[in-house]
Amino acid sequence: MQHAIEAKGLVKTYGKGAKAVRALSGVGFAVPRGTVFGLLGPNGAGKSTTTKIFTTLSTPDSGTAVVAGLDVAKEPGRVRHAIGYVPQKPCFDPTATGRENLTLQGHVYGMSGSDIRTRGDQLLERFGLADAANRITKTWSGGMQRKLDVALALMHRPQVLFLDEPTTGLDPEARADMWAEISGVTQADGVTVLLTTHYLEEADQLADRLVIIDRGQVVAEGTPEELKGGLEGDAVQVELADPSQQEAAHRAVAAVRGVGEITADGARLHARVGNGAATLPGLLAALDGAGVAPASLTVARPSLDDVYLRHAGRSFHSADRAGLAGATQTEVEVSTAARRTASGRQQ
Ligand SMILES: Nc1ncnc2c1ncn2[C@@H]1O[C@H](COP(=O)(O)OP(=O)(O)OP(=O)(O)O)[C@@H](O)[C@H]1O
Repeated sequence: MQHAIEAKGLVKTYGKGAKAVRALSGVGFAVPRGTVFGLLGPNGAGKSTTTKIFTTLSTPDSGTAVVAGLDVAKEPGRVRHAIGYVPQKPCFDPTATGRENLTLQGHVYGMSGSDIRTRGDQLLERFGLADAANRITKTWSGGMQRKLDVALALMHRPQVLFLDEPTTGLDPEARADMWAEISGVTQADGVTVLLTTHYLEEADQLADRLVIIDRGQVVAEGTPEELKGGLEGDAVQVELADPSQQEAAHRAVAAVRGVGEITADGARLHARVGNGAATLPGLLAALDGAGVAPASLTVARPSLDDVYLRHAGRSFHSADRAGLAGATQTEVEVSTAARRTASGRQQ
């Protein structure tokens, strides 16, 4: 099967000498046609650099990038006509109306006047922007502006759409709205979407397949279910009230029956356990016995965060996780009273 997007051994270094930054160290993956493919990773992982290479905005030091059957290095002009690109920063003219922006985009791609009108109306309608079409876009809401960015990228009917962190800065409602639009792009138009994101939940919800990228390398690849299914048991996270107690907490948790691999990350300990609910009392008792006071303790089904933790050896920065308390997580906040109960049981 011919893939819509293929990367092989992409290497990219910015700058030279002591100031050189290795952004990509041999990135490779393949994206089936008509799917949403997620490129997931924390800040600075190399997601935008990968996207810029595919969209002809940057060239790799080595490796190949193929989009819609076209080698990006050999046929950049044809690639630009085959793709749509929504960069991280808005790309519309804020002093023009929505319709004017779409019309300009159509002219840039050499579309006919009648096609521009038909396609523009179709996209305005589809993205729920028709009522605002003749208003200056700087007066639009953030969510409407982001939808216009996507509509602009789709104006010339590309085969492949690149979305670079499309929901950053949007409120939860606008983000959910955008997720529905992104799913619709593959379902209604058959367009292949490469989505870069540092929101774990976004990749989980939208991507048919994804790669997790860390420090310029692919560390895991599969469907969200495959990746999470590769982790057995539940994930336990202990947040310490006093980070200096990390070693004592590590020893106490490691001694509890049923606890698997443990990873320390600042004031947090992450552990894999066979059955979270059954292990919880023993964990609390062990921590209490070691004189460690947890600020919180959570038990959750495996998430992509745990997949990342397993492969990268560290967790996403807490800022990347803010606001991502998703449907997959069943958090068990442990109150002081519960800790006392556990302590009682131990005695
Ligand atoms: N023009 C540049 N000059 C120098 N270094 C750069 C440049 N662009 C990116 N980098 C560096 O390359 C690495 C990868 O950056 P990149 O923007 O691809 O990551 P990212 O995963 O998209 O991050 P973010 O989510 O923050 O956008 C980072 O260390 C970054 O600082």
